[in-house]
Amino acid sequence: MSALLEIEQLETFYGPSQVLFGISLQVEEGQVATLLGRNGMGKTTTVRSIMGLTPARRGRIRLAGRPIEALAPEQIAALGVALVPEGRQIFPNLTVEENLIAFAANRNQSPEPWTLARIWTLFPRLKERRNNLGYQLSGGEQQMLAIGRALMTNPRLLILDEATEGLAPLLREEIWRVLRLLKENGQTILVIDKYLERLLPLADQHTILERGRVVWQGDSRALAQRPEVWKQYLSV
Ligand SMILES: Nc1ncnc2c1ncn2[C@@H]1O[C@H](COP(=O)(O)OP(=O)(O)OP(=O)(O)O)[C@@H](O)[C@H]1O
Repeated sequence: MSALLEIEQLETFYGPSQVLFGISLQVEEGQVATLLGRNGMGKTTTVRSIMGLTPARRGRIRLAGRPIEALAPEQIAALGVALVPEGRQIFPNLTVEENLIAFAANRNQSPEPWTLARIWTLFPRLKERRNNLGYQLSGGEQQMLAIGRALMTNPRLLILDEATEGLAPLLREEIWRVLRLLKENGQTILVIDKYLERLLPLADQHTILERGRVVWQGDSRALAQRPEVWKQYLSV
């Protein structure tokens, strides 16, 4: 396996204030990797740097070996990185179907690209709501739509930032079910979430951030055996 995403010594600032201090991590093709850490530790900023939204000031970010740290967000998206952002950000005045086709593309040259029909199978609830406007959807439906919209770009790398945030338990389970299916399909995923008990069986690799630095990295087995690491860096 080769790394689809490689981040090396990433340093990111908001104006004069430095938030990331040399983050390094890799996501292998077909794997699910997590970014963990308490609030404000730099997870979203790492994702914003990958997407070019808050560009890296120093360090390297490569997608399939190609440096992307100096590219614009739309170029990075066109190379096949799709973000389901915190707060979803679907188009409120477009229908479910219009949201899904807005950025549809086959960016990973998949022989079986995502189609509306496949999205309806994955999220039957969205099919029922296909003609509703974005703002008419519940929080859970909006989250499904945000994931569906990202999938319709056929991303090489799918990034989810707090996809289960604010959802009722049953809806959270629905999101985990979908992530498991996507993984079985070979989708490479970087996920930020706080439900460690769901992430351990799902994910292959974990990176824990603390004040903009990597404080622990390893696989699910190693993390499962280190409750003191959870306690130190993940409990609130
Ligand atoms: N636009 C901004 N301007 C200045 N500082 C910011 C900005 N956005 C975030 N920060 C700061 O950067 C640090 C990292 O924030 P970030 O959002 O990356 O953390 P996080 O781990 O994703 O946490 P959360 O789960 O709360 O989003 C925090 O100290 C935060 O206050």
